[in-house]
Amino acid sequence: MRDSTTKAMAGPRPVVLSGPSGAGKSTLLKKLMKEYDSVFGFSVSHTTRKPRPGEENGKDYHYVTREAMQAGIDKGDFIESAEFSGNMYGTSKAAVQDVQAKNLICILDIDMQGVRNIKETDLSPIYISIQPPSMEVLEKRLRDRKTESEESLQKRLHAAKVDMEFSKEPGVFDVVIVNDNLDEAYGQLKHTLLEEITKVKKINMSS
Ligand SMILES: Nc1nc2c(ncn2[C@@H]2O[C@H](COP(=O)(O)OP(=O)(O)O)[C@@H](O)[C@H]2O)c(=O)[nH]1
Ligand SMILES: Nc1ncnc2c1ncn2[C@@H]1O[C@H](COP(=O)(O)OP(=O)(O)O)[C@@H](O)[C@H]1O
Repeated sequence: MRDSTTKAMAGPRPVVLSGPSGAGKSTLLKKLMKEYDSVFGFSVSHTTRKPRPGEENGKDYHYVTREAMQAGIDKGDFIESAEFSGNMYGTSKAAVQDVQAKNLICILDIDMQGVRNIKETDLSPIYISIQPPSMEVLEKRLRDRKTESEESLQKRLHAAKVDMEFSKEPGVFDVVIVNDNLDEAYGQLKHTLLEEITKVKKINMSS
C-alpha cells in the first residue's frame, strides 16, 4: 500500500534504513541517535506485532490491533504499509511530520516493500541498505537475539534471502553497508550521512 499524494514536507532529507531482520538496523540507528540526538529523529511506525521485552509503546513502535491499523490505513493516515512475517507495519504521516516539525533528519526503519512504496512518494530520502556478511551470520545473530520463535525466525530468514537479492538491484539503494564489524559499519553509516548532518547542525545553530 502506498500514498503517492504525500507532499514533500519541509526540512532536511529523510533517511531510509532497510535490510533483513537481524542485519543490525536498530543497533546502528540507536548508536546514531545517541551520538547525534539533536540531529536525527526516529519515525515511530505502527505494528500489529507484540512488543518485545524492553520495547516501549510510542518509542519503538505504536503497538496496535489489526483492526485499528486497517482503519488508519483506510482513513489515509499512512504513507506506506506492508505485511511482514505475519504482522502489519506502517509509517503514518504523523510519524514523519512529528520529526520534521523539529527540523530533525527523519530516520525510517522499513522493509523492502516499504522502500518500493516510499519510492512512489515525493519524500525523497537517502536509501541505505544494511546487509549481514552472510546468511549464516544473520541466522546466528537472530538466534542469539532470542526474540523470535522458530516459526518467526524461519519467516525472517526466508524474507532475508529475497532482501539480499533486492539490495543488489541497481539504482534502488544509494549505499549498501555490510554490517560485519559494528564499528566499521557505523563509520560507513556516519560517512554517508556526514553532509546532511553538517547541514542540519548549521541550520539548527543559526535558528
Ligand atoms: N514497510 C514497513 N516496514 C517496517 C515498518 N516498521 C518496521 N518495518 C520492518 O519490519 C521488519 C520487522 O521489524 P521488527 O518486527 O521490528 O523486527 P526486526 O527488524 O527483526 O527487529 C523490519 O524489516 C523492519 O524494517 C514500517 O513502518 N513499514
Ligand atoms: N556487527 C555486529 N556484530 C555482532 N552482532 C551484531 C552486530 N550488529 C548487530 N548485532 C546483533 O545482532 C542482532 C540483530 O541486530 P538488530 O539491530 O536487532 O537488527 P535489525 O534491527 O536489523 O533486525 C542484535 O542482537 C545485535 O546486538
